[in-house]
Amino acid sequence: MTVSTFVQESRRGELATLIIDNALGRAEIALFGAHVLSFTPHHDNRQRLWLSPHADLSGKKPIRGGVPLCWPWFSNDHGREQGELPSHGFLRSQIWSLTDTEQKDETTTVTLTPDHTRSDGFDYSADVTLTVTVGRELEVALTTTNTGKEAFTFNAALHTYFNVDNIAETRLEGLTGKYKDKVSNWAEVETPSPYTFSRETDRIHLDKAEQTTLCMNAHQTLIRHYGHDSIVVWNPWGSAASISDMDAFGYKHMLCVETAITQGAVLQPLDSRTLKQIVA
Ligand SMILES: O=P(O)(O)OC[C@H]1O[C@H](O)[C@H](O)[C@@H](O)[C@@H]1O
Repeated sequence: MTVSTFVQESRRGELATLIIDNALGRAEIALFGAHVLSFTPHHDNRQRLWLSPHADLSGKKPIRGGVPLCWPWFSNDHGREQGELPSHGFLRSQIWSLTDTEQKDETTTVTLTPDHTRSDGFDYSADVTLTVTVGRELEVALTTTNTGKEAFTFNAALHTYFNVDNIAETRLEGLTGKYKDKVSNWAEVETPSPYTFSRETDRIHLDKAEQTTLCMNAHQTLIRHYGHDSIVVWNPWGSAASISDMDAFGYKHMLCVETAITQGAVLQPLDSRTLKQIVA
């Protein structure tokens, strides 16, 4: 069904999706998780996002690939026992509603809102909206507003899976300083230069870089970050084999570069915070 000239309702697996296709680019968003599944600007027709060929598209578990939304905690930092609450929070596993579409110059923006923002592990009043703007670039912005009477603390991430031609020949530019290394018991380690990949990588960079670049042999993908306190870099490498919705070789073609709040953002009543990532 047509929502507007540039926005169509569609389906992928068992999921309802929106396809946005305008003069500058094309993207598909699943309403399950307000999850951006793909983005291809028309000027080079190159898919920027990686979606696992084994992603579960039944709406029963979070989608592996694209842009998962983590909120109101990151990973398992919810303060309870690991596994007691869903990894990365509860926005990525609920059905969102399309509340607005806007056409401006040649770009299209859709606004989505989740069904609920209060759940086990987060007992506060908050409004959350996601806007996705499709043009020559993809802009994804997650805004949290405290609508209650007390302050709360939250974490969040735009957990984007980028397509890379070959991870072993990919370089990440733009990060400096130390990172916290999850695969070395959270040791603080100096960011390598050049930043290349040859093993499992799971790092929280506290560098608030505003721009990072994925450099591949034939292309570059530019990633701009806003409203974050850290950037997470993840590639499971050999452990991809034990992830049910990836295969043993899936790690070769993806890298997560995540615009994140991992240090706990405090939001006072009526205040808002927007976490935004722009992909070019
Ligand atoms: O499997 P998921 O819950 O989607 O998490 C996938 C990955 O997300 C982040 O990048 C974390 O830093 C990783 O430790 C985690 O494995």
